Amino acid sequence: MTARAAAGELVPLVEYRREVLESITPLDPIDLALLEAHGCVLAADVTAAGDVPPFDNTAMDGYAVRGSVLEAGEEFELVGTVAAGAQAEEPLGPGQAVRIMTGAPVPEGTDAIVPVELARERDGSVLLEEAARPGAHIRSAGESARAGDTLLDRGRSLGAPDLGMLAAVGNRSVRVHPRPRVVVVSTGDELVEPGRPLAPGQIRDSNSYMLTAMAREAGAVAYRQLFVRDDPRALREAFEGAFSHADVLVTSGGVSAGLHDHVKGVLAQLGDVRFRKIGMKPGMPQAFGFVDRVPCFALPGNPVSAFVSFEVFVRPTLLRMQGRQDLNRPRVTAVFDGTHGSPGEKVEFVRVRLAADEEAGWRALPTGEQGSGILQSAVLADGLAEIPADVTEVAAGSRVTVHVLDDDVR
Ligand SMILES: Nc1nc2c(c(=O)[nH]1)N[C@H]1C(S)=C(S)[C@@H](COP(=O)(O)OP(=O)(O)OC[C@H]3O[C@@H](n4cnc5c(N)ncnc54)[C@H](O)[C@@H]3O)O[C@H]1N2
Ligand code: MOO
Repeated sequence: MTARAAAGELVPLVEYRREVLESITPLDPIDLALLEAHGCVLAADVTAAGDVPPFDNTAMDGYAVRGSVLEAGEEFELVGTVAAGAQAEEPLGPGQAVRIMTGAPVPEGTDAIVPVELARERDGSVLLEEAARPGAHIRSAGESARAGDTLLDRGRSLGAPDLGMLAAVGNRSVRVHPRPRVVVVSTGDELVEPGRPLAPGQIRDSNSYMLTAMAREAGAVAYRQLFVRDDPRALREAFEGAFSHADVLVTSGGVSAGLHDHVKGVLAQLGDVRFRKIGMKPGMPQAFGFVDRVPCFALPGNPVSAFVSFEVFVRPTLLRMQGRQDLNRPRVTAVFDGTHGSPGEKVEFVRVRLAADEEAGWRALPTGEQGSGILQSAVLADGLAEIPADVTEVAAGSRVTVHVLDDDVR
């Protein structure tokens, strides 16, 4: 066996990603209170139980008038006042009017609402200062939605107006796919908490902050667990603890070939988790699988490797668990503004900054050195240029596909 074969051939990125995503299903739907459901995906169509608005009402503060002639100078007998929230008044008789406030029920028999600015009160009556159009400013029952109408389709992500509509038709809760609970655990003997002094050989645990934030950006409820030492027993305890409240486990570190890289071994003992080398850079060593029904991602420890791995595998997983169909970032084609040597055999993700360009559409500027420990180049990036596995030289001016990370870049 060659050393290469012993090390394991690289699994093509698309194959691995497909395998991961095909194993993921949306979380079972639950009923959530309206504000809890904000941003969640609807698991069932929503129909209106009643009309919205439920009764004819006025769109203006003014007068409800009844009369066959609605010309300027016409005079009506003023017989009362209807406020919003009041019961509908007695029906109006011919030649009668009531004061009426926006949103108040329109009395039966009303021919038009005359805004207060276009009428004048005098000695118990109201005079029109301008002609009124029959039906003016009356909002009819059901004009926004009729009982039985489908208001919101299954699969839709609930935005603010959707929640308003749900409330308007009387729903206190709504059936949605919940947000996955993600537990993020960094591993490594070298890690310390930010704010603590560094002893020789130590670094700060930055991955868990980044990954927890990324999970939240992907719509998950994410918890950062304190990092764990490279010790099989400590790792096992930490992971078992996480499974009590996780729909997904994400770890970083401990998946390569070092003597202390125990994460993959411990996860493989707990469940069906496999370690693979993927044809991608950064992010070659990966472990993925299930412990019970919980998907587990053991990402490589290098900060940019963890960042890119999350983008490519974990983010779409979290979206699918939330019932989303579109799992991909928006993509643009851009002109590469620099030169870059790529390893071949692996799809490479180059951190770039996108700039709008009248001629080229988009230009993609690499954000600096692309080492997998150089997180600052991810800080400066708003896109990842995907360099195919068979490309070894990206020449200035060549066209590249960029995954857009920043919602503001469109
Ligand atoms: N002989 C080999 N060595 C390595 C290989 C290989 O195939 N053969 N793969 C390399 C690649 S590629 C990567 S990526 C890394 C992955 O390493 P691990 O997942 O085992 O991670 P560690 O060794 O624990 O750490 C790598 C690197 O990242 C730093 N790190 C770890 N955790 C954190 C954290 N929470 N916050 C910030 N930085 C972190 C750690 O200090 C190391 O510098 O393996 C290569 N080696
Ligand atoms: O794959 Mo490692 O992620 O290149 O640094």
